[in-house]
Amino acid sequence: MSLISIKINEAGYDPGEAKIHHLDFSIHKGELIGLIGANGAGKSTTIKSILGHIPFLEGEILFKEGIATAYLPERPVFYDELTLQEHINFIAAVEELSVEVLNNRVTPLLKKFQLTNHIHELPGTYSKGMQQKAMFILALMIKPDLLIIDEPFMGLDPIATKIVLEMIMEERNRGVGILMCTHVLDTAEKVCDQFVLIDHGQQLAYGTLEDFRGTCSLPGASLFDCYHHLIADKGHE
Ligand SMILES: Nc1ncnc2c1ncn2[C@@H]1O[C@H](COP(=O)(O)OP(=O)(O)OP(=O)(O)O)[C@@H](O)[C@H]1O
Repeated sequence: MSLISIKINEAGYDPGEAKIHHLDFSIHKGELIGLIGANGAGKSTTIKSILGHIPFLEGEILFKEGIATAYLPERPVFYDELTLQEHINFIAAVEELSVEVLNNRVTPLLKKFQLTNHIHELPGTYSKGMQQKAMFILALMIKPDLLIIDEPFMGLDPIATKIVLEMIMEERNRGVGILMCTHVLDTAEKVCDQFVLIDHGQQLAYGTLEDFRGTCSLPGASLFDCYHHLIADKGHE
């Protein structure tokens, strides 16, 4: 059984103005799905639809009962007045995590992301990469079953990109289902199990890179080449 099944017929911000017209895919345990598409194609709107942030939705988003879902937005969001420690304490209180569980989960994450010495600072004053890492810590604290990540590599240097990528792979290996929206196709090609290609709010393709190669009749082609082939086929490039 999938962790989440997504069937969207129409979704949008205003009635009668659908930005998403057809989407149908699911995410299983330990599966990393790459959500790819051009600027304005509808990736963030898809994520917002899944999270219930879109006012108009016709379709069905089915979550497996009892799963914990974490969302990492494209732009990190923090409370201006709270230090990282206070953010951690706040989430721990809301999620009713014991001090022991908290320490077991958070201490290694802080160490891994080299934020231990910055825990009493305001995350709003961190660099972009540090903010992204802090968001990961806050998201992973709850040990999610499903992780939804919008553009995780934006603004990260190669070292931070590697750390974030390793973190994503570790979570996947732990059995977490992950939906990752990204423009970084060479990275997506290396790590994602399947891809959903969105174009003008429609699901143009859903499958593995091998499926895409078959559809395009391009054996051995890169995700980048398949992407352009599939989009050009629709006359949208
Ligand atoms: N808050 C909003 N209100 C109305 N329309 C919106 C809103 N946010 C996005 N849109 C529109 O919805 C469509 C899809 O945008 P979306 O942000 O989902 O694209 P995207 O694939 O995430 O693009 P990018 O790669 O640039 O982030 C676009 O036509 C965009 O103008």
